[in-house]
Amino acid sequence: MSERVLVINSGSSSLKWQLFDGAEVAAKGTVGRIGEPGGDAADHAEALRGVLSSADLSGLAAVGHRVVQGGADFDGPVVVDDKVVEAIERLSPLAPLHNPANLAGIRVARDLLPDVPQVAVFDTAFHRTMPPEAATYAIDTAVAERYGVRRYGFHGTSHAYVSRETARLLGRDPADVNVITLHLGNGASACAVRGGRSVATSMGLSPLQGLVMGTRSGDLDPAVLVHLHRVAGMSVDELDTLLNHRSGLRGLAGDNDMRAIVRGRAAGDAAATLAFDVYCRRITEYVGAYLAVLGRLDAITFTAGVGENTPEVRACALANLETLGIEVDTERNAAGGPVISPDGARVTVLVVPTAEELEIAQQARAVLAS
Ligand SMILES: Nc1ncnc2c1ncn2[C@@H]1O[C@H](COP(=O)(O)OP(=O)(O)O)[C@@H](O)[C@H]1O
Ligand SMILES: CC(=O)OP(=O)(O)O
Ligand SMILES: [Mg+2]
Repeated sequence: MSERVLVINSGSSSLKWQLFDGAEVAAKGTVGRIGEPGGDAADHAEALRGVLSSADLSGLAAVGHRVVQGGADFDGPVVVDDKVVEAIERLSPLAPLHNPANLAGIRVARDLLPDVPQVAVFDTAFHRTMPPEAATYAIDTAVAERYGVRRYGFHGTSHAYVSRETARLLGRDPADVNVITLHLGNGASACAVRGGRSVATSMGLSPLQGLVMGTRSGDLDPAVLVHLHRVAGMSVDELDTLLNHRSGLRGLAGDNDMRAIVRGRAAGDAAATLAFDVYCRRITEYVGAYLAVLGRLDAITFTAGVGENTPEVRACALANLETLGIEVDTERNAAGGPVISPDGARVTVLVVPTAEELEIAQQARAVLAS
């Protein structure tokens, strides 16, 4: 079989793609601001047509698609057929920001590359190993079951890849390693991985729960919604927009990019400083919780845009945890890793670049070979 796989991460406003030859990236690109005036493409079809004309896609073994919400239906990658398309569509209400865009990419790729197998790789699949006590919300069981209300967790391909890389860098078998992975990108999530399996993660029913993100609130008291509805008269759509788009770093300091927050904090801006502190504090709380869940912790690994590039966040999130065996070495942290803890520390702290697209390519190949 050919080793060439095209990976598509189709988002609401962008289409990111990478063409793999084995583990090598032969070509890649981003079609941005889809559908916006002056954007790179009018819609996903035009975006993908552009990709097809800019890269040599002959002899493709597969197209691998990132799909964010796989619900309870999918615990691994699947070859896309009409039934799979239907299932992803059915799951859209559980990930309204992501699944419809993922599906648009799948539809267009099936149209334009009808002879190439399409494989869906789900963000949620890695977390299907979570035990019931981690996945269950303490609400009326009948309501939860009827409406699929439970924790699913996301960023699974990243947590899977990064936890495996962590074991490799430690020179140990993944089956023997306990690690907390911190995926800090636009969306952000923490995951407790025991022996290669997700046992807890901070995102929930949707990618809104858990850590503070670029534009999303992460955890808050659910009564906030009821309060704002009753007292401020906010509608469901207004609340959705508030928590998904006008919260997180942007809500606190007016900018969703961590680089701007770090600059503002260095210049003494009070809002940027508070946003930074709230962001880091939330990470600290999850690290403590997942240390307790895992019992024995070998490593903490930072990844994604913020995790890979922001030493200030790594230092702040793990400050004052020496009694737990967690320390960050200032020089190593500034140098960017991979290891940023001092020699001899009980817990190894690492920075590992994520490779969601490579992981998707490998999973696509694996499902076709099985
Ligand atoms: N060099 C950098 N320094 C600090 N933050 C960065 C840097 N590069 C990217 N980021 C942050 O990472 C975020 C994007 O992360 P990324 O993992 O690329 O997100 P996604 O894949 O979800 O779009 C940006 O919003 C920005 O805040
Ligand atoms: C699930 C999720 O939050 O994805 P992203 O970080 O790509 O927005
Ligand atoms: Mg991301």
